[in-house]
Amino acid sequence: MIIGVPKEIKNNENRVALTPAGAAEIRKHGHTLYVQTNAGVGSGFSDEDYRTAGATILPTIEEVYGIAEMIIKVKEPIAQEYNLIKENQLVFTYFHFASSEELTHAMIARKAVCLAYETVEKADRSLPLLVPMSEVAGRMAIQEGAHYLEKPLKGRGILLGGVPGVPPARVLILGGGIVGTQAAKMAAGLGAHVTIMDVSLPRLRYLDDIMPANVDTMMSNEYNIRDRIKVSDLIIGAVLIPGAKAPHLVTRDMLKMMRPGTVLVDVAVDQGGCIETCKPTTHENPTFIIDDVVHYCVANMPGAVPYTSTLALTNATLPYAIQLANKGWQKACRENIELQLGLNVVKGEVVYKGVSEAWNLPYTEVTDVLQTATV
Ligand SMILES: NC(=O)C1=CN([C@@H]2O[C@H](COP(=O)(O)OP(=O)(O)OC[C@H]3O[C@@H](n4cnc5c(N)ncnc54)[C@H](O)[C@@H]3O)[C@@H](O)[C@H]2O)C=CC1
Ligand SMILES: CC(=O)C(=O)O
Ligand SMILES: [Mg+2]
Repeated sequence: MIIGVPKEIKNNENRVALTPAGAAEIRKHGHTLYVQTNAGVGSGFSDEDYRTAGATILPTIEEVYGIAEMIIKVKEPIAQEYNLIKENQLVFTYFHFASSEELTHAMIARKAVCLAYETVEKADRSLPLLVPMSEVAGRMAIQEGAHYLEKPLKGRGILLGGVPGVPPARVLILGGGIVGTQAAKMAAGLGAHVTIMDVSLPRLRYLDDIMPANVDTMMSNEYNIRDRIKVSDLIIGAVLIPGAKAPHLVTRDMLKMMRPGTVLVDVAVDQGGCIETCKPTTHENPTFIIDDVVHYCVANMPGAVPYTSTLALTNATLPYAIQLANKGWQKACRENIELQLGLNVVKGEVVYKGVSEAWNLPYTEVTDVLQTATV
């Protein structure tokens, strides 16, 4: 198969979809690999590193999209990239369709095969291609939150861990999955008082068992959320309903109940956000303020720590990319249900329920497109 790796062009997105080690693996399986010049520089990999691994370097993004049967990238395509995507081209990346109607319609129109990292799912319901970036974003959420709690950045001016004789800050985490767990570990390690809310009792039981004494758990419901936001200094949005729009757990009216300088970090912004007033921001301009409450809503948080994120992401994606390259997408998706669940939009058809529901679009069973697929 002919595989292309473009350079990411989203704001401050420094990750790349394939390391030189991954490139060598792909070449070992007999595939042809084109990498756009400087695609890896943000993550510390030079064109020469990719050439040594057997890839051919192409000077422009147009050439990469033009030649490849499969594009492997990191972030969802942005407007500048829509028209580069060809009919029947397999695009393996994060899409987060439920948060962008425009992207959904663009990919339907391009008739591409869109296999989304974030909905590839294992039998135990875990999301193997989301986990590594959620680990990064969960840990980052606390360092960003601590930073924006500082007074010069319009925060409350409170130190997460407090000091002897002065109580620590209170951190509320909505969603105790991967992001929530990693955030709780970081916040607890710094000495903050942490509350994790989730709707899953088994998950709360597990967290209660493994977390240190300065972490408590609570059932997630509107009553409890309204109660806790009044006393929380830092609130982390970390809920997920896979492939679907995030529910708004913190509504506009609740901001008035918070203290001035409270910081909200809505990590779930890439699925539309679980805080109603969150709108996607960039690393260049990460925050905005409503009702004296600081909102941090960067949709590609791991892009700021590419030396960690690129390695963590490609550790997880490479085995799936190799299956797709070796077998072609139809055979690979027929034989591996995990990959099949990653199919979201295929040749103009929406084949993922959460996406069809988010935008009120007709839904086609994924098995229908797998049966009729000819390319
Ligand atoms: N902004 C960014 O750069 C990044 C964002 N993310 C996003 O972070 C979000 C969370 O991801 P993960 O932690 O991997 O998901 P996960 O599936 O591991 O955890 C989600 C948790 O939310 C819980 N939940 C569902 N409804 C809830 C409710 N009403 N109240 C409280 N909890 C509820 C679930 O029970 C589950 O434990 C996703 O939207 C993901 O895409 C992940 C990585 C980077
Ligand atoms: C998961 C995701 O959206 C990211 O890593 O940017
Ligand atoms: Mg994101």
